Amino acid sequence: MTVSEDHGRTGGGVCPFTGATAEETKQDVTGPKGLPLVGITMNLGLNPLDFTLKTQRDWGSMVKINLIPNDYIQVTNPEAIERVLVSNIGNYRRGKLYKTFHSYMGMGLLTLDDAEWRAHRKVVQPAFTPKRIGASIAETIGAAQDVFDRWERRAATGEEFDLVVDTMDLSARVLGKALISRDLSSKERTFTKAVAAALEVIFKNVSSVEELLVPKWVPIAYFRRKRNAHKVLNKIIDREVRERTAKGDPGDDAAGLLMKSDLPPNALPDNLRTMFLAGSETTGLSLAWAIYELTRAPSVRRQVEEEVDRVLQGRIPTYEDLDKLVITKSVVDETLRLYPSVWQFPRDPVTDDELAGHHVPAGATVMISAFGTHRNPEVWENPNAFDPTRFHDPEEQRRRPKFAYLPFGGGRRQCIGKPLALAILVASVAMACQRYRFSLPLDQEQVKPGAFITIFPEKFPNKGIRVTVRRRDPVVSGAHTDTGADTNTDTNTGPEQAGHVPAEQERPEQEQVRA
Ligand code: HEM
Repeated sequence: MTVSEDHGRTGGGVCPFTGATAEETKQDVTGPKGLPLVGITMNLGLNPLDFTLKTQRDWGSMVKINLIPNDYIQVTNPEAIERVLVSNIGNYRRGKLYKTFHSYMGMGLLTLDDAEWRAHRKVVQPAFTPKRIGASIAETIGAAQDVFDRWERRAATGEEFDLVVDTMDLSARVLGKALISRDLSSKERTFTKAVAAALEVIFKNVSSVEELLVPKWVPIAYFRRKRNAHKVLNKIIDREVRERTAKGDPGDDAAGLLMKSDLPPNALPDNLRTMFLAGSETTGLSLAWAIYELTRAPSVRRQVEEEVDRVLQGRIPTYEDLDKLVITKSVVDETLRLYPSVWQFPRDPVTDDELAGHHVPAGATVMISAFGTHRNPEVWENPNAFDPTRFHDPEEQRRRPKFAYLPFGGGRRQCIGKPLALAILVASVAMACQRYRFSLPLDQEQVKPGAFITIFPEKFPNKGIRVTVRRRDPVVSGAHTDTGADTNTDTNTGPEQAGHVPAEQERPEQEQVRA
């Protein structure tokens, strides 16, 4: 079934074929039947992303998913998404599934509704204006220097490493700088591990053997990770409050704005935990996917290198530079299309509604799938191919349905961190391409995405995206200063030299099919 077929009934009035009114033609949402008791839980357990695409292909853009313990309606129809997020937003609540976020995020921006949400957003919003992000972007991105230094050393040894571990570290560092003016990373990666454990717990709260069947006092590793994640995040926040109170200056970053506000006392810890959890893994994974795609698309990578060299002339990007890095930005946009970190998010309707010609009952869970929508073949030509040119022509973008692309959600509940995340991603991809070239080992040409709350490499954390890195020197003012082993011709197959790995043999460009 196609999108046009399954929402051809939304027009209202009388059906020309049957004479039935729009009300009468409204149909219930249907979907695959699963086993008794377990529904389709088993299928979904295989790979939720494959499952999304399969059900979209077989059942259309509105699909009933019989999942234990919560059924939901998978929505990948841009018109229906517009109705949920904008034109009928008053009828939709964060709902049952967002309740599972309460244990870690408390009552903050992501979990609240209505007037309470509005009050929190008003306080925090000034920390995310383009002006504010712009003023501190050099300092923010400067926090990533340790990771770039690490790549420098890795380029010298030619060792293989997990890109995801490094990009997560990078995002923890820059996010700490942006939100509380601190470097949150450490040698043991305590913060990134705590974020990953907290997200695991949030996910497992929905349905997991550990949460449902194992008493809390049983000493299993999962419960230890859960307790530890709480401790680490709370310790960071307590220290902030203590030190700022002692100084008598809360500051004007997100933490400072919350401290100065007259919101209830839990608003500060709840919102800081929310922002760390919502911002850190999402941004780190997106950066890893962007670099991964560039290793597989050498001609795009060359365009990015050329743009970065021309615009930056060897410098660290300023906020003004980011607007000029249009190709780099299109790489980020296209990465977020293929791998929208927050790949689906739920809403519960308060009263019955009609979405794309389908009846949606009060109390159901509507699951907006950004992943499915971004790969909906009715909207996107060749949807599984990495092709940043989709984002080159503003006219083409305007022609697309507004909610065909929503990596940051939409409407008034759009991600508050969007400008920050985009600035970090464009700047980081630019800096990575300015100085380094990454290669995938031959035995790992394709990395399959998997999903939990976010989209990560299927075998992560055991196996993320293994890469090697080589140093490249930017071409400044037309003077090409690349080191010997790192020419731009992509044909260097010479022997390994001290300090460099051989230049990669580029594969012919071909359509890359993913997921
Ligand atoms: C690539 C990175 C990111 C992606 C893909 C992403 C995605 C999203 C999406 C899809 C939503 C909407 C969820 C919904 O409507 O149910 C959202 C909300 C949110 N995000 Fe992000 N996000 C990213 C980075 C960040 C960062 C860096 C922060 C840090 C401040 C952040 C903080 C939040 C918060 C607080 C909300 C709730 C906003 C509200 O309802 O007022 N996100 N994000």
